[in-house]
Amino acid sequence: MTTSVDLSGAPLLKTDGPIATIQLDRPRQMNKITAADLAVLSGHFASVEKAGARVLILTGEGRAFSAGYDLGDIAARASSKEDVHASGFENVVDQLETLAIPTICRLNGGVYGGATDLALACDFRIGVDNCEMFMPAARLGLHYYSSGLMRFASCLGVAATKKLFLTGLKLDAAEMLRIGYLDEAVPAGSLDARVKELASVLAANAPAAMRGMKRAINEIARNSFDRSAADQRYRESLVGAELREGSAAFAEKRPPRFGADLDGR
Ligand SMILES: CC(C)(COP(=O)([O-])OP(=O)(O)OC[C@H]1O[C@@H](n2cnc3c(N)ncnc32)[C@H](O)[C@@H]1OP(=O)(O)O)[C@@H](O)C(=O)NCCC(=O)NCCSC(=O)C[C@@H](O)C[N+](C)(C)C
Repeated sequence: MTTSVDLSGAPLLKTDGPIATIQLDRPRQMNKITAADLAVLSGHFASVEKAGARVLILTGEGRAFSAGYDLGDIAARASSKEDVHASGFENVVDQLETLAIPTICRLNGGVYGGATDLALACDFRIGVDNCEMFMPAARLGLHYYSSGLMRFASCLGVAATKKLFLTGLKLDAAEMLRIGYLDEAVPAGSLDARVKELASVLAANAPAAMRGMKRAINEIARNSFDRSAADQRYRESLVGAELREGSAAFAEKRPPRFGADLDGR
């Protein structure tokens, strides 16, 4: 039996040299994320890594970044007592968090519910200065999943996480900056330039060094730090091709060329 899945409005993947961009594409429904979108997102994340992109930008089309997971699907599954866990949301967000390349969330507008988690799984968040966020779990009667709660508490601290999850209240861009959710809030007209500037910095840096340090930092945040593996990567980097290129570039007063993954760590 074949089942057809409606993929209209599914997330789009574009690449521009070393920079890949995934765009949520349901602007009329505030880029709500459906179960089918999750499968597409997961495939995009895997193909971005495979294709050797150096940076991933995640963004949305229209006036919101995303209104989170499809509330219609949550309601339908709750009525039929089907576990919404089966949608795979958690796995896709964890997949994004552990992607081997640096990731930037370009917050073109508001970010709500599970989308606040998706954005937080990126390494950086740059938003328009009129963006806003809320996490309505307590209003909906949803006990948020543990991996997500851990991500918020480790990135933003316990106090800000309690405020977000227990009140469900809306935060404006100034407060999002204050709690460390946003790295930067910029006027809409500067968003693309600023995101591109950061993406270019990351694309020019040493991929293996970034990959290893990102992994270590994520593990530290999750209390699963494999210190001996990180120490091993450190020792390898001291005699590695990336450090040779980086230090040669410094001596020769030129930008380093890390074009290929020199070390493959
Ligand atoms: C974003 C928003 C503030 C914008 O308000 P607006 O007044 O500017 O626009 P709107 O008219 O409300 O939205 C436009 C359309 O977008 C739809 N829409 C907006 N958010 C949606 C959503 N999350 N699911 C389904 N449809 C959603 C609206 O129903 C509407 O559809 P219609 O034109 O057919 O009436 C408002 O739409 C809103 O509150 N949306 C819901 C946000 C929300 O509660 N998100 C949390 C969803 S639950 C969640 O994400 C948790 C999830 O991760 C859990 N799990 C791990 C188990 C998977």
